Amino acid sequence: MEDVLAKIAAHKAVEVAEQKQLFSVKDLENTQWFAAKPISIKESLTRVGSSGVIAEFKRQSPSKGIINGQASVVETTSGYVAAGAAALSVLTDTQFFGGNTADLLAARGANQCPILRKDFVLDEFQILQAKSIGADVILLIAAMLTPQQIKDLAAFAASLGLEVLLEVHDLEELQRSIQPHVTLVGVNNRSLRTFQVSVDTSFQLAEHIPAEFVKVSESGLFSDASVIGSLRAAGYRGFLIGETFMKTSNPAQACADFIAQTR
Ligand SMILES: O=P(O)(O)OC[C@@H](O)[C@@H](O)c1c[nH]c2ccccc12
Repeated sequence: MEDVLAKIAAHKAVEVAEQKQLFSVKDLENTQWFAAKPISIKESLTRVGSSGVIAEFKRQSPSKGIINGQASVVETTSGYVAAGAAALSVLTDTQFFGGNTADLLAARGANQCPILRKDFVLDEFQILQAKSIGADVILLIAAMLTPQQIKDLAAFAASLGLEVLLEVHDLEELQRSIQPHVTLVGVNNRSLRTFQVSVDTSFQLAEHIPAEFVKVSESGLFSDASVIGSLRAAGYRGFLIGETFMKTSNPAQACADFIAQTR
């Protein structure tokens, strides 16, 4: 496992153990959103005319530091949806990304679209928690999980009606991690080792992702119609974008501009 990710995963394991002391499974199951029917991101991304944009609310990151300390989660996420985003992604990790579960709850209350809980999932408890705050999709990062963990966590999410985005960085991760309970495969263009971004990663892996999985290209994307057009031609239906929007003073407008320029 890469350095940053190893550090994040170690911290996350401690955090989850603490959370388990504070909240029981019953507490999570007794929430308003736990009973709600999830909204399908697969449907949203594959609908004819979908922008394919999964617009992310992200205040900070280990690679960039503070990206946006001001933006309101409700204003930004509802602005993204009004701009035509197909889905939302909300960071809920506090230590490294400055997010929290309250952000996702607020986004949920304000929007009727699929929402990805962006966090470092290593335990079923986090999946129950994702459902309890109204998330529709969870992320499983191949680089920090064994194939058995991915299989078990994906099956557990599916049993709750949640969809699973499996994130990979290279062919080896893809081939060892792909599981039938996964719905979408996300290719992260950002190397976790060097933080370097290369969209070639998405182009190289496209043909290796079986057709039944919705392909998502993640990170380092900006409004370059020729690149987005080529990704679409390579089969990508989802474009996960954070920084390009969040680094501006009006993320929703940046999202609208991206959609207009890459249509
Ligand atoms: O801000 P960007 O470069 O548009 O990237 C968004 C998203 O892909 C990135 O935030 C991300 C991809 N995988 C992750 C895993 C955990 C935290 C964050 C991420």
